[in-house]
Amino acid sequence: MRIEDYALIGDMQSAALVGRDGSVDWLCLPRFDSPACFAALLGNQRHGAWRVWASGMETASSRRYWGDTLVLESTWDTPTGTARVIDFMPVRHEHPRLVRVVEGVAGSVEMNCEIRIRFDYGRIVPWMRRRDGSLQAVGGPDSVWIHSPVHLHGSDYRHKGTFRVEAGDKLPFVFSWHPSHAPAPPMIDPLDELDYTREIWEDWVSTGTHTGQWRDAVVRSMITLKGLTYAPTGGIVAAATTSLPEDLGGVRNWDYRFCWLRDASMTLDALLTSGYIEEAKAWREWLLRAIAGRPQDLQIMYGVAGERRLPEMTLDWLPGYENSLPARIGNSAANQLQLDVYGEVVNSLYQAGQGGLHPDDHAWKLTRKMMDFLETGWQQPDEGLWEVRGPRRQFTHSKVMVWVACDRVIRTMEAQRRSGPIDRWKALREEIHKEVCEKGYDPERNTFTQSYGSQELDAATLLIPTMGFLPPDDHRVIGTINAIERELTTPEGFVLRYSTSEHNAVDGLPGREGAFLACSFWLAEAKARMGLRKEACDLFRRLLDLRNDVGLLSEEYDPVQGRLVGNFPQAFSHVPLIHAAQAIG
Ligand SMILES: OC[C@H]1O[C@H](O[C@H]2O[C@H](CO)[C@@H](O)[C@H](O)[C@H]2O)[C@H](O)[C@@H](O)[C@@H]1O
Repeated sequence: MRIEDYALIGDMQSAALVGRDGSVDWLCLPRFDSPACFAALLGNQRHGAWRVWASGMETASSRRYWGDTLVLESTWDTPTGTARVIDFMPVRHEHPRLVRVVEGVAGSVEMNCEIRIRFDYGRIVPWMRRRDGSLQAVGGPDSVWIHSPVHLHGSDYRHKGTFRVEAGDKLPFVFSWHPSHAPAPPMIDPLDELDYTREIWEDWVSTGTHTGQWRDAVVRSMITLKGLTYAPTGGIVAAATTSLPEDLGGVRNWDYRFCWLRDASMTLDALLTSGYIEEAKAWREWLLRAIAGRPQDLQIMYGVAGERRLPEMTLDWLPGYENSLPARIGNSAANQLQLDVYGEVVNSLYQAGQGGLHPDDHAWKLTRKMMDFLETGWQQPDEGLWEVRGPRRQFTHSKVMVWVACDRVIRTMEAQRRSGPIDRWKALREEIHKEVCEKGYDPERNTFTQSYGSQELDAATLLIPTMGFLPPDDHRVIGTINAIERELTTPEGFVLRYSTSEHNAVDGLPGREGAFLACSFWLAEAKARMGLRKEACDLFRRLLDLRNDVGLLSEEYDPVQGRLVGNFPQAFSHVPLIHAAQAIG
């Protein structure tokens, strides 16, 4: 399946990807970052998958989410009748579950169910037992129960059944996970859970404040962001997957099932602007727990519960998505220095205060500690927001974001009547501004550059007006936008984050990558801020057209192959979609 052939279902602790062919090819339990029990996404059916489909059909005839929910309905129109499969993960009480209800709509349809559970990312073939009319899979720490309304026959390390549904039939399959040492999970009423799950999502959406012409796209993005939230802690993962390639067949394959301070801060901001204050509160509490300690120990990402060690390793038994190797878990970017993160966090704490969250003394203490670090550390070279694996540099965007930290701490002091060395921080803000405008700007080409003294461009500088570093009508901002459009944009008009040509090789990696969707939305937003509404709208519409049939985006788009690439669905694409929609109005 192509990446755009997948839809997301989830329970705000983990998520599954369901293909158009009716196959669940990705599911990690009990958490987003747990080992997958279905990993066909990074290999094939032998690495674990659960397919439900109509005989004689390759893919479902159509599919959609039920209204403003994360309940997925796939319709199978066949010569003998129509059947639907409704897939969802019930909002979790104790045990994670995946429910698939096969419904007869018209006539009579022959359906199939085939399940191969493979724990530990496709590596462990479990023991299968039949107990009390259900199937149990056990392997190492994991156990799964499958309550099936039809007989599933075991052969060749999989279980399969063929059955018929008539109009009006409803056949629910329930898949429940539990630790293998613990008692079996109690049975649930799957149809009651379906009603409940639907209500939970609809209620959540109804508390938001989305209106206007982009309402549906914005709401689907909001639901996706909520689906990427780890409810027990308030952490937010960058995407539901690992190792979906940025370059098909290449090595740019990373694990995104962690909480990046940058991505999560931006997510929080998007949720706040749509009225979701509870999520903002949970995120602020997550942040205060996760990064407690010395400011110099701050990491740029953590596990969803605040874990600090995320060792990167490769899963050598997996063939990778379309042979894109290696398949990685963990992410060694966790140990990088990315100065922009300080600006993102201080900004998000400031925005949370502006958005109605009560001032918090711990949040203020944290802000002060970050400023203490920045006062001495801001001049260091770093890996920047693109997490380059090449040498550290004086990235312009990193310095702009340090300016943002200074600016927002000063504003917080003024808004909350906090005490601190405001004159020193004002002087620092001034100094950084001057340095960036001197060293990060090329007057000959009238553009900000990727790093001090470099000729290269960087789409992150599109954020300069958004962050308030310079106004949108400043000639240097206009020049930068023009330069990016001229030199860093694909013929289809989508934006690359930087050049990956051989002479640049800033990221230290072989191969190229697609257009970066976040940067393309930033261009649309920057144009809207410059008053170029029509151009902003045109670009925004073209970007919306890249969403798949159920409104989801990955990290990048390969314009040559016309395919979504990179991890999926990706918060860092859906957040700027929301911001661009708001800026365009
Ligand atoms: O492409 C190189 C880097 O890709 C990842 O980082 C990207 O994703 C992050 C999460 O969305 C985002 O915060 C960052 O800005 C992106 O560059 C990957 O995690 C890195 O390890 C990798 O070097």
